[in-house]
Amino acid sequence: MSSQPTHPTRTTPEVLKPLRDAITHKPSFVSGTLPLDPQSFLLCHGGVGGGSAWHCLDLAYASAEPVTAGKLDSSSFMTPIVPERTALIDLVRGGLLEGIDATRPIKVELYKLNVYSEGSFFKAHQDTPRSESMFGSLVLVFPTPHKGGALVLREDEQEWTFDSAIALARQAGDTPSIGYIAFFSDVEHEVLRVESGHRVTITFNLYYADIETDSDAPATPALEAGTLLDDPTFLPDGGTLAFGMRHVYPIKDTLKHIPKLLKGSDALVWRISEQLGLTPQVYLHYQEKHMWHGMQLALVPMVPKLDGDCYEDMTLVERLRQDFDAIVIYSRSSWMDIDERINWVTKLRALSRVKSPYMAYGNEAHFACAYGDVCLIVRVGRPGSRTEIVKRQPEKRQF
Ligand SMILES: O=C(O)CCC(=O)C(=O)O
Ligand SMILES: [Fe+2]
Repeated sequence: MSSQPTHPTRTTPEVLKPLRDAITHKPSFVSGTLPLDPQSFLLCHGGVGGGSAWHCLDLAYASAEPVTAGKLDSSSFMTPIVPERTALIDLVRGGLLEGIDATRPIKVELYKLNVYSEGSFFKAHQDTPRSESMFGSLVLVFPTPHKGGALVLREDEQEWTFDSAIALARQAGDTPSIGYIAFFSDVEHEVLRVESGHRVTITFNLYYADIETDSDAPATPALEAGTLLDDPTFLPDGGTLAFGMRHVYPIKDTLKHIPKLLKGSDALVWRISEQLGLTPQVYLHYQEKHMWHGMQLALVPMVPKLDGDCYEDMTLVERLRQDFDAIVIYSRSSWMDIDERINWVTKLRALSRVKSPYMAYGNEAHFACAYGDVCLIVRVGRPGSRTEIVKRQPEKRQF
């Protein structure tokens, strides 16, 4: 089985474009510079983890000698900056969170201090969420003079660079400014080598302080999705929309926890669907490239427990359909009917994968592994009754 999902299922790209555009218009980060009260730049380090005495530095001014290069956790340094009491919190909300997420309460937790001297860098990584409700990180860069040390972000073949040294140098004036960048936890990021000077950053973890998805406040893209559903030429016979996830979610024994953890545009898809009276559902997408039966694709509404079970003369997809309510969405085998046709709105990605080892029989028995990729499915009825799901007969294959 290949690890890269592909979708030889029916797609209607032009028709779905407004919907796709409406849900993926925000980048996964927000950055800039912000003038702060000059007292905000006082940074004290020491305490339990950094020696007993506290030393304070004023990082607003070029003359300040920075702390020794390295990293300190939040018990070993102090900062007067409380993002919730500055414009930073609104910048994070406005720039990163979409729709109703932008009004959810956010908890900001001081996490660590990083000091980079000449030659220091931070290799590419993703921040490990400290809990299920953590959705991102906020990094503040002090205006200590330095060159290099740009933060590079990568997501889904796209790359962005935030060179805070350049941005802050431009701001240098009477009121000292801080550089800020906030991004979702699953965005890969890297700090390039610092060429000269010292780059000092503090990192905060960002959490949703509620974990409820229920709310009836409107989300703007809902209007666009609503307009599309009003259009009688859009899916005139009803149909099924599929959305690949944009963010990573923890994998457990069931899929029940996923709706309440949805982030960014994934959360938006869920909410818009609910606002329009549709019923979004979490599914796992399975792809099997069978030696004799060719490619088969299926959607499974649960985490299948395949462990230890052996089966003969049955493909994985057949087994999933028999025991785990799988819906076959593509098959090249003449004997296997297709249960449902899928229209992919956003690309399926192998970000959140359920792995199930199982015993397969070919010429001889061997262990194989089934990979289920999390996606969202929204079924849409015919124009005029979009919330009434059209029951379909399985399609017989004609060869
Ligand atoms: O210092 C920075 O700019 C980023 C730090 C970072 O990525 C981290 O601490 O995880
Ligand atoms: Fe990081």
